[in-house]
Amino acid sequence: MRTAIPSAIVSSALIEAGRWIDAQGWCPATGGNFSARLSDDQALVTASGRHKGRLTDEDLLTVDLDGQPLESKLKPSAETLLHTRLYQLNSAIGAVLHTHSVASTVLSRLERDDWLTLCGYEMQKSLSGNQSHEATIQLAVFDNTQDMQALAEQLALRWQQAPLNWGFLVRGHGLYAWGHDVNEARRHLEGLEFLFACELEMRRLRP
Ligand SMILES: CSCCC(=O)C(=O)COP(=O)(O)O
Ligand SMILES: [Zn+2]
Repeated sequence: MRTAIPSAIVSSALIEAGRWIDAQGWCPATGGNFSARLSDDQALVTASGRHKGRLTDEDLLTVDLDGQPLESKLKPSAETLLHTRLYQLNSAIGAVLHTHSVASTVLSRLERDDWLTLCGYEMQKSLSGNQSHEATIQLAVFDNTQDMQALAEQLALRWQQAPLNWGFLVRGHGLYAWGHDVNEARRHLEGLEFLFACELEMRRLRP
């Protein structure tokens, strides 16, 4: 059983993450959504349609792990079900950051396989559990759909084969990265974005 985290602490961590992500150019327009776990059965999530670089406390609401708002008139992110499914799938996940960078959008379209395979990059060590550039790591790639319930089911099915680590890509859409808390999710996001930029460059130079 997890000790509940005060909503104000979680909220300021997400607002600050949004400013940083926006400064990197990874959440243009109203793209992206963020969440953090508050307890075993609740999470704080961004409201739909807000600019994620200019969030305030009024842009965040509490949902249960079925994605239903609790005592709020705000509309949760259109992609809330992916966040809450991740919290259901792994009780150690404490924060989820979804971004729309150019690198994740383009690379996920170039990759035709269900997995993006990366090897040989020192930055792989920014991803928890990796000690060497020599490891081969794989990130799941899902086809994009507007049906979040269906995408959440696909995520759960893929997870059944083997639990996913660090994040996944949605083709032509962007990246979902997670961690034990907002800080670890930020590190995974930053490491993955660096790896995507390198991989794109490698594919450009050595098609
Ligand atoms: C212009 S972004 C399209 C929707 C999307 O993919 C996204 O990440 C933002 O949706 P939200 O409902 O969370 O604002
Ligand atoms: Zn999105």
